Amino acid sequence: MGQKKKKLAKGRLDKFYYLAKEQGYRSRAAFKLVQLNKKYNFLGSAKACLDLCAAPGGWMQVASKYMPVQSLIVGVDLVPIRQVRNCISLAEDITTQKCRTEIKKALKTWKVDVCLHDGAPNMGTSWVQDAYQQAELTLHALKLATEFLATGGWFVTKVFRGADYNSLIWVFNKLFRKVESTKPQASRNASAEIFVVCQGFLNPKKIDPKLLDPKFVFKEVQEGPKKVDVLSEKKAKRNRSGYEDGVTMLRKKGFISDFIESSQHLLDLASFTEYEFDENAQIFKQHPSTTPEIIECFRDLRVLGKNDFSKIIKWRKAMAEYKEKLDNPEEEETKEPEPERELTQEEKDALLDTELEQLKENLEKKRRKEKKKANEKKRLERKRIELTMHIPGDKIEEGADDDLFVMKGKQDFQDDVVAEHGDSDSDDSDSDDSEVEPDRRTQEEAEMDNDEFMEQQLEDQYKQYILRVSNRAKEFDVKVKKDKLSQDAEFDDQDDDEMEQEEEDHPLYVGKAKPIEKDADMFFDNDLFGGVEYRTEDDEPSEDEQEEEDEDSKPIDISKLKLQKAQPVATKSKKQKTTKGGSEKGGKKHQKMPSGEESDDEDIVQEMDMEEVPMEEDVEYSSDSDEEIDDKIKTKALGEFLLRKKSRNDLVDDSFHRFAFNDNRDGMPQWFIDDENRHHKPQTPLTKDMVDEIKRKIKEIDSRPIKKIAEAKARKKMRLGKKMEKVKEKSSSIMDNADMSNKEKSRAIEKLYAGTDKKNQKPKKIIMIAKKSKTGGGGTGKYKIVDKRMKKDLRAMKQKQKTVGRSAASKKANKKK
Ligand SMILES: C[S@@+](CC[C@H](N)C(=O)[O-])C[C@H]1O[C@@H](n2cnc3c(N)ncnc32)[C@H](O)[C@@H]1O
Repeated sequence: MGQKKKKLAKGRLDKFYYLAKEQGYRSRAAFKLVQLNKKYNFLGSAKACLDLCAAPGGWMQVASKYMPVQSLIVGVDLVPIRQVRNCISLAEDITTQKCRTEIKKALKTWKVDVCLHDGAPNMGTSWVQDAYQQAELTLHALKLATEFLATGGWFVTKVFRGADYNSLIWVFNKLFRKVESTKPQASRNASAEIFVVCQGFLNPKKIDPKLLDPKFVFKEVQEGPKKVDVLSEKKAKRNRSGYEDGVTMLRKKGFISDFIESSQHLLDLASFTEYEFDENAQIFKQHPSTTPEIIECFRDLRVLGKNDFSKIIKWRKAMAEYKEKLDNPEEEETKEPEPERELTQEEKDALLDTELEQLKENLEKKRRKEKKKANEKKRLERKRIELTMHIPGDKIEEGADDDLFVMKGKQDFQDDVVAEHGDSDSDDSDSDDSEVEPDRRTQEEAEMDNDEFMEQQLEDQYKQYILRVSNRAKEFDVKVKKDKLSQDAEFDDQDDDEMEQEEEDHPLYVGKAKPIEKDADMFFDNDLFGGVEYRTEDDEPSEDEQEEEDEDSKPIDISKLKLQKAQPVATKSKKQKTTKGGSEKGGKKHQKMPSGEESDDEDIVQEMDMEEVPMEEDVEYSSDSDEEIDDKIKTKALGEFLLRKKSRNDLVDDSFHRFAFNDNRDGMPQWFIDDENRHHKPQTPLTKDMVDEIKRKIKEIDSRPIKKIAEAKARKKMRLGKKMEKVKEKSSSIMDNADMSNKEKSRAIEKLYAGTDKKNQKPKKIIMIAKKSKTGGGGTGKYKIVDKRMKKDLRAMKQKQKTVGRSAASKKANKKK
């Protein structure tokens, strides 16, 4: 027994339980509010919230997370609530007056925008009792809500789908503009709870107290029509829950005995709201098939689901038979089985006809079913190609996939299997069993379900497909590596040959156009390739060439050629290569230029008709690969999403969906699992514009100079500015000088400006210190050579000048004192 209980409790630990643990929510119920808020978004703009029956505080945590910062949240519960950040908690019974005063104290003069209620009274007495208590508690919560809600506010409450459900909805409709019932995913299907979201509190000046009185609402509603005008201001609204037009009565009761005897019991089920076990129906009540669930179902037909109705209908059928039995007990007993009589020929024919008809009908049905299935498969195939596995330009693949979903004849399939295994059994079958074997096969065939057959074929073909794709990826990798090594992606004939060979070896190879010599000739005729030789397989290299190739078997490539153009690197041989077929063609000249030799460069340069340029150092810049740049962009974009609260929340929310933990794919075919893995992920909300914008920004940042350089430039500019100001001042004083002639003035000003222009300044002499005493430097050269002694003397002199200046200044200061 204890074990059973444990198992039950474990069963309750679903994904929301673990999610709540992971995200630090105090209860799994928190996700109910998260999902309700996601649907209606009542927390986003609320400034104050009252959470009734809030312990342990899961909803309060959600409210504090989703409401704007510094909003007021008050939580009330019978049991004390552990402090939630930025929330006030009260330990009160929401049905009491004291609770009202405490809430008033906490809210001060505020009115709340949202009132939440997730109360659950102590359950366990009986279903009816529990449901009633829940409804009563909800009404109490509503009473508090009407007191503290601001006009237009929201009331979100949990309600049980019981007998009083409709009454509650009726009351809500009186007080709110819009009332909707919903069941969030986090709420277990097995639970009878449902959440009612009431929006737009009408806030009438006076509310009839009866409207919020459980005794009145739940009792009166069942007993008869409401006569009171519950709202002093508003006219009573028409009930929205689907009752007959014009009927103010909320309940329509029928009797079970009538229901069982009725010939239109289905219509009755639709028109009545409940059935009572009247006196005549007591025999049915005692029947073993009449479970408490059935009795409960009859209490309120409006809240029943499809399953409940089917149960009721089955129960009615059983009861009708039971009644029949009770009414005619003798008939039942005395009834003897009729002796079987011989059928006449006509009767036999008729029987055969009907059987044939039946068979035909069955066949037709089967055919239609198969056609429908085939159509469905085709549709799936098309979708599959659109969505995933289709690789653009991969014609072979498409062709190969065509038969993936085409149903092979079963015989073909069987043949394949036999051919594949090719075991000795097949030989045996030719012997004595040869006549029995086909029968056995057809029997097996018949047994093989179409679906299974398809699944098996699909699985096999999918494996082949995956193999092909991975092979192609490997080939591609190999090619890229080769290209990188030889840096000869375009002109590496050898690689091309290899690729060709590989392609030809490949099982998917379907044939290729003949070598494109003509096109290649035309291409290499371009002057750009002056010196590059294009050679086909058939061209025999000359002896010299052979020698060179032995040394450096790598064919020359255009990128190297360009590099060598920029470097004064000599070739070993100056010989021009002969062109294809021995004849010399316009630009098809080839120069082998292995690096390392430095002779005869000029000649070569001349021969190659190239311009000599100064040697440049081969600097390698490590730049990000495309993938790294993509990653950078994605990371940056996601970072931007995370900066804003709404987009951040959306991003987080999007990662929780009903497929997030959908790991139970046992028994699913591999292609399905792969497909799921590929597509059941939230799409990153990155648009092309965003990516472009980020790329632009990154480029902008990259092109900016580094900080130090920018600072140095700014300093330089500033200094120059100051200098210019000084020069301007001086030049104006020169201009004002009456003693100078115009010519002198202009010369003086010219001199002044020349000082600011660094280019025109005389370069300063660079002082070099000679190791040994060496005088006689100076002069007009760039360098002034001094010896160590002179250097020391110079420094000492400078030092002395400084101290003299300082001592003179201090003497002056002392004098002043
Ligand atoms: C399902 S829990 C609420 C869970 C809560 N919404 C959360 O997310 O953590 C129901 C709560 O209703 C409280 N409750 C039941 N009757 C109450 C009453 N009359 N006054 C105040 N709280 C009550 C219970 O103490 C219980 O903590």
